[in-house]
Amino acid sequence: MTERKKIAIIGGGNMGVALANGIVASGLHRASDITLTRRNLRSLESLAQEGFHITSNNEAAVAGADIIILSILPQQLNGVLDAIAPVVDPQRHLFVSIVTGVRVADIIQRVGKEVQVIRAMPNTAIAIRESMTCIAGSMATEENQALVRQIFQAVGETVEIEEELMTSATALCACGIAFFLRSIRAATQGGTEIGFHAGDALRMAAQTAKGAASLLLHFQSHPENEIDKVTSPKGCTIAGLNEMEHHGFSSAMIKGIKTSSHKAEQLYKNE
Ligand SMILES: NC(=O)C1=CN([C@@H]2O[C@H](COP(=O)(O)OP(=O)(O)OC[C@H]3O[C@@H](n4cnc5c(N)ncnc54)[C@H](OP(=O)(O)O)[C@@H]3O)[C@@H](O)[C@H]2O)C=CC1
Ligand SMILES: O=C(O)[C@@H]1CCC=N1
Repeated sequence: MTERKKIAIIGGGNMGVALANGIVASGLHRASDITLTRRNLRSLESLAQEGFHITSNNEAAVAGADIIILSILPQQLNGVLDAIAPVVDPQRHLFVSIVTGVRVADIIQRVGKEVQVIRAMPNTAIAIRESMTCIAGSMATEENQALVRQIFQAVGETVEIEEELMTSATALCACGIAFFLRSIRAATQGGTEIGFHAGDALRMAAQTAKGAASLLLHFQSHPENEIDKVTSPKGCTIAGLNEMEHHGFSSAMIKGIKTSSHKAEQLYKNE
């Protein structure tokens, strides 16, 4: 269905490049269907050799595309929208924004045209097509919602949410990658203190974390169900787990997620 659509990714940074590579790896589009933009093109040159189009000219990229994926920082958005607004055609263009903290209404207002906008919040696991992407855009047509779902489904899992929950999704799923990685790093440091070389400890901790997440997804069970299977009575797991809780393990994660959600809400307003 999306085979013939042309895509412009405005902002070929971490996420823009990972998304472009993921879409092509999934077979949904060819590299030649995708244009990536950024001001400094040097880091995109290898992509050009793979068949992607690269340019610093956002207006030209938009004019040549059907789907416009906004992948710039919140503080860079207004300048870009002002520049591309004259070439935006609401009959042709579908906007997909992964920009944190920016509402659909903000984009429509800045562009000054009734263009369709769908928000998506992927995470960096998009690079290996394992993203958890939250999508909001119920004002767009069913066809366009399906189109966007298809793109992000090609690079991981998707869930549709109300737009008002988008900054919460940012904290839980996008920032969440860093939270889980930090907990793996902490486990690695613990592992080193009890006898493993750092590299071995990291591999052991990462595979253990992957196993824990896979148990939940495979059995569709609650974490406490799986924890109950690990914690032998008077055993070593419950002793360690309770020690962590005495030091605020769950509380730290909850407070961090709330802080990130609040910050995500502020990013565009304070740009
Ligand atoms: N990183 C993450 O985990 C996630 C990020 N997001 C959101 O996605 C967006 C992108 O994040 P991320 O990829 O990490 O950020 P990056 O800073 O890596 O990418 C932003 C890119 O935009 C380019 N850019 C800046 N100004 C312009 C312009 N005027 N025209 C064209 N390109 C421009 C920059 O390149 P240059 O300076 O060369 O122009 C840069 O490559 C942000 O809004 C972020 O909040 C969403 C989910 C997860
Ligand atoms: O830290 C940030 O602001 C971006 C948005 C979500 C993940 N990274």
